[in-house]
Amino acid sequence: MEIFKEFTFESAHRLPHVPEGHKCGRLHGHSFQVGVHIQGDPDPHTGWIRDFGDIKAIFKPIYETLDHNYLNDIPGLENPTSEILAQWIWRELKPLLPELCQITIRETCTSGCIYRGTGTL
Ligand SMILES: Nc1nc2c(c(=O)[nH]1)N=C([C@H](O)[C@H](O)COP(=O)(O)OP(=O)(O)OP(=O)(O)O)CN2
Ligand SMILES: [Zn+2]
Repeated sequence: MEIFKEFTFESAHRLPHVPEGHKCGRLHGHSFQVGVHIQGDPDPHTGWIRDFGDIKAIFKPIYETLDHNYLNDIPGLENPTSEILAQWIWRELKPLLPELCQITIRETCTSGCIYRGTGTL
């Protein structure tokens, strides 16, 4: 079984490697939405895989690093595409939350990324 907790943070970014004139090369911002998914079996007594509150507490330092910040200034996010952001969050979170099985990023209402821990940065 899988459960998830969703977070929204506001950040600015620009994509430094887009072609000349591409709109995403300019400084702009998003209300990024992140989904943190974990997998496991519900505990027979509590009935849950893990308290949603635990996920929130574990994600908090990462949230605070990202929220109301310029993503390009964060080490590892110099080129903050959705794909790189998803992998960065995975790398930060997986050691703290071993049951992590998926990160979803929504950059806009129509664009996003799903990462399940394969591939490399
Ligand atoms: N594969 C990726 N493509 C793009 C990324 C990305 O991270 N990965 N990022 C951007 C920009 O950051 C942009 O802000 C979002 O792109 P886009 O979906 O084109 O935004 P729009 O608001 O124009 O969406 P529409 O629904 O088409 O109006 C670009 N590409
Ligand atoms: Zn953008």
